[in-house]
This record gives sequence, C-alpha cells and structure tokens, in this order.
Amino acid sequence: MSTLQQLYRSSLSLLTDLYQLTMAYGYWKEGIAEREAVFHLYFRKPPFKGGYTIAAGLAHVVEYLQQLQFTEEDLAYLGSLRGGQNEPLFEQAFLDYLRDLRFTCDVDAIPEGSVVFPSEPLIRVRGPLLQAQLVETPLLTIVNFQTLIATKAARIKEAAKDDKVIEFGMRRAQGIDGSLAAARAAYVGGVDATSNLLAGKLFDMPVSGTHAHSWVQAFESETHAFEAYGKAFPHDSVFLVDTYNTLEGVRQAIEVAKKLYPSGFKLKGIRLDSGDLTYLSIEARKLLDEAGMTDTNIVASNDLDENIVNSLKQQGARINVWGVGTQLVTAYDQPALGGVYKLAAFKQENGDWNYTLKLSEQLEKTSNPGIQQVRRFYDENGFVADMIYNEAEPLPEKVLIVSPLDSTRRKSVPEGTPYKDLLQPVLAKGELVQELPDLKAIRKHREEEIGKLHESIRRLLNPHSYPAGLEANFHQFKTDLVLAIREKGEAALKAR
Ligand SMILES: Nc1ncnc2c1ncn2[C@@H]1O[C@H](COP(=O)(O)OP(=O)(O)OP(=O)(O)O)[C@@H](O)[C@H]1O
Ligand SMILES: O=P(O)(O)OC[C@H]1O[C@H](OP(=O)(O)OP(=O)(O)O)[C@H](O)[C@@H]1O
Ligand SMILES: O=C(O)c1cccnc1
Repeated sequence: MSTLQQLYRSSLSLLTDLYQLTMAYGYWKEGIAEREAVFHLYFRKPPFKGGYTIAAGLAHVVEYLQQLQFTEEDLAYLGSLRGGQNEPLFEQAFLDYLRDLRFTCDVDAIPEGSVVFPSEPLIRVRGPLLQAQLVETPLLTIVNFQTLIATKAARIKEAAKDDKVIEFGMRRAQGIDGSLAAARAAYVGGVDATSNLLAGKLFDMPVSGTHAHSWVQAFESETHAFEAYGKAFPHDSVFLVDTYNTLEGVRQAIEVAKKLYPSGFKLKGIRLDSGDLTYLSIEARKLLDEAGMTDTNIVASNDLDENIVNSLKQQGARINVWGVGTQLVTAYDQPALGGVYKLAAFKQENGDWNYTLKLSEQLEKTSNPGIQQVRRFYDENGFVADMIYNEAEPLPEKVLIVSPLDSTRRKSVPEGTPYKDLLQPVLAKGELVQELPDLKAIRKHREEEIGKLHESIRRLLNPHSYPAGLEANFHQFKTDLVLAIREKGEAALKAR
C-alpha cells in the first residue's frame, strides 16, 4: 500500500474538484475524452521573495496517479449527485466508463529537491484529455504545498548553516495532512529531523525531540524533573531550562548532570524557549563550558524563522540546534505557492498539434503554449541559465534566452556550454519508468543543487534573479499567438 493510502486507507480518486468531473463528463459526451493533450504544472513567482524554489511532492503525485481508480463507493457517490432539477448529474454510461478508467498518461517531471524557477514546468502530463484534466487539482494540492514548505525549510537551513534544524510544527500545522506533508517537505528542504512520529514512520525520516514545560511542572522541583528524565534517558536528555528562570535552570541542569554522571549519564543538550536567545545562549554556553560540558548542545525554539535564526547567528548566539515549528509548517509569511496547471497543446482531429495558451491582461499570467522542456546550462562554477523551449520544434544553433516578463532582457549562451534537460520521464503510459529516489537521495540532490547557485541568488534578502526564460523562437511563437488571439477577439467584437 502506498504511504498516502496507508494514511487514508481509502480511494483518493475523488480528491479533486467537482468541476474536473463535470468537464470529464463533457469531454466524454463530446467524444474528445481520449484526444491527446499536454498540461504543465508551474508557478509564477518564487515564494518568500526568495531567489530560488525547491521542487517537492513528486513521489506523492506518482502514488496518487498510480492509485487512481474509482471504487464502487466512489461511483455510488457520483451517481447520487443531482443537478438543478434533481436529475442525476452524471449518466450511468459515464460512471461505467469511469469504473474502467486507469491513469495512462506520460508524466515527465523535474526531480524532487531540484532548484526551479518561475514558468518552468515542474510536471508535464501528456495523454488522454480527460485523464490529464482530472488530475489537475490533486497535483496542485500536493506540489504547491510541499514545494512551498521545502523552500521555506531550505531558507531556514541556509540561515542555520551547519547547525541542526528540527521541525517542531505539528501542533500549529494546517490539520493532520498539513502536518505530515510539511514534515516530509521540510526534510526534503534540508531540516534534519521532525518531532512528528507518524511522519517518521510513514516517510522513514529521523525523529527527535526534548520535553515540554509540563514535565517540569509535574514535579515538585526542576531538579527532580531533570533527574527523573535523566534517569529515563541517560544518553538522550535535552532539558528544557526556561520554565522558571532560564539561567537558574541551566545551573540545575548542570548539577543534575554531575550527580548522574557516575551512572553513565551524559547531558545531550539544554533547550531555551523564551527570552533573549542570544544573551541566554552565550551565558548558558559559559556555564556549560565551565562545568566541562563543552559538547552539550544548546537547542533554541520560540517562533523562529530564517530571519530570526540569521539575526541570532549574527549577534553571536551560541545555539547549535534550532527547533522550528509554526513559521515553517504554515509558511507563515506566504501561506500558499501560486502554482497552476495549464493546457498547452491539444491534438486536432487531423493529428496536428494545436498549441494553446490562456491569455491574461498581466503578461506573467499568460501561459506558455507548446510541449515544453527546460534546458539548464552550467559551467564549472554552477548553474548559468535556464531555457524553456518547445520540444516539438527544432532548436536554433545559437541559444538566446528571453525573459518572460521583459522581452528586452536577453541572455545568449555560448556554443558548447554544457546543459541538461530537467524534465525526466517518470511514468510512461501510466507505468513507472524507474524507481523514484528515496528521501535521502532527494536531500543529497537538493544540497548539490543549492550548492550550484551563485551566493547572490541564495541570499535571503533581495536576492539577484537567476536568468530563466524562453528560447527566442519559442518566445516569438508565443508573442505571435497572443497577437493572433487578440486580433481574433477584436474582430469578433467588431462583428457584433
Ligand atoms: N536576540 C534576539 N534577537 C532577535 N529576536 C529574538 C532574540 N531573542 C529572541 N528573539 C525572538 O523574539 C520573538 C519574541 O520573543 P518574546 O520575547 O515575545 O518571547 P518570550 O516572551 O520571551 O517567550 P514566550 O512568549 O514564549 O514566553 C521570538 O520570535 C524569539 O524567537
Ligand atoms: O514556536 P514554534 O516555532 O512553533 O516551535 C514549537 C513551539 O511549540 C512548543 O511551544 P508550546 O506549544 O508550549 O507553546 P508556546 O511556547 O508558544 O507557549 C515549543 O516549546 C516551541 O516553543
Ligand atoms: O521535542 C520538542 O522539544 C518539541 C516538540 C514539539 C514542539 N515543541 C517542542
């Protein structure tokens, strides 16, 4: 059973918007359900005003697509839906069609943990129109959230540098699934462990934690509380020292550690959860070092995010483990990634491709037509530029990349510059092409990818923007298509 099914123990096929099913019904009635279509999933702006985004969620997308199969219960529910005049919304023959439906599209995707940029398709779905349309919403719900949280985690890790970061957010997460998906995505993005046990079990990721204030409150004194915890966990105790008075708590922790030392006890760490974390960590470090406990960790928590972690480090805080909850799992400063899923190519009856786009008043919201691929150029120092192009059309010898937002901004890439195409086959006619990487491999990939970005793009505040754009001919094709559609629109208006 897939991890998603383990969690929900039921079919997830109805995890989509009603309008996906009404469109599916319409396509089926029109006889175009099986016509080949290409959709791309992409976002328009990096979250958190950052310079890069970390792709995440693909493994769950694949699990979702592979389990797609309407059960008798699902079909009975759909059959029970009624229209405006109390007639069944869907006719029985359509429900019979759904009963036999399996996901048979080709899916190409940028691997999880990759750095990605606006307009680049993270996922390309090519296959029967009805199927490719139906999965829009679940793909977006999975990828938007996990990509958002993986990116937030990468930023926190960027600030924490070589220190450990533990995700503590379940209690403040957006519900049960929010907490689990966030724990996984945060791990993809670079945190080292989670306090969320179910995430640890489902996703095979490390779990870690300390104890709460209630533990201290449940004993007649802080000393008794620390002693009892220390006896239970002689090698895994991190004492929370701020229940009453932080520095007094540190002294108590040291006393208890010394007392338990002959029994083989070693204090793994202390945790600070309030007050001036710079001052308190510096003073705590002094006390611990004076007691010879130089490798006892100092963990800090309390509404931390990448900016506070960064500031505390700049202030000289002596914290070496960061517990981050609310701000991470809710992506507090930007609670959603605006990823979209757009139709870009549709086969006509004569077998030719019809490249389509969604027009918008705002240039950045006009989608890209064609069967897209992303080519990333690199040199010995790292990534140089990304180019979105139409795979179905020949590429010119000389590579010119045009900014999607300002066509006067262009970058030429010298001939012979090495490159790789980022979208890789994941499903062929619905079948897994090869095993997906596990979380450890995804994390390693993310680390390598971020390492190839210039510092100016990695920085948290006002980063430089990475050159990512459209191949010049592709850009011209899109512009011509936009002009043609606008002209058609005007002609229609005049004809009225
Ligand atoms: N030296 C510091 N520089 C910048 N921010 C800090 C510093 N020390 C703590 N903070 C942050 O300041 C924010 C506010 O902390 P605040 O003082 O309100 O908490 P507290 O009252 O000490 O703790 P609590 O409300 O949990 O008892 C928190 O996000 C915390 O991480
Ligand atoms: O602050 P976060 O980044 O979300 O990290 C998790 C917080 O959860 C716990 O607090 P608790 O639930 O006891 O609440 P409080 O400390 O906010 O009072 C813990 O002591 C952290 O402060
Ligand atoms: O283990 C901890 O210290 C912890 C877990 C969840 C939330 N806050 C702290």
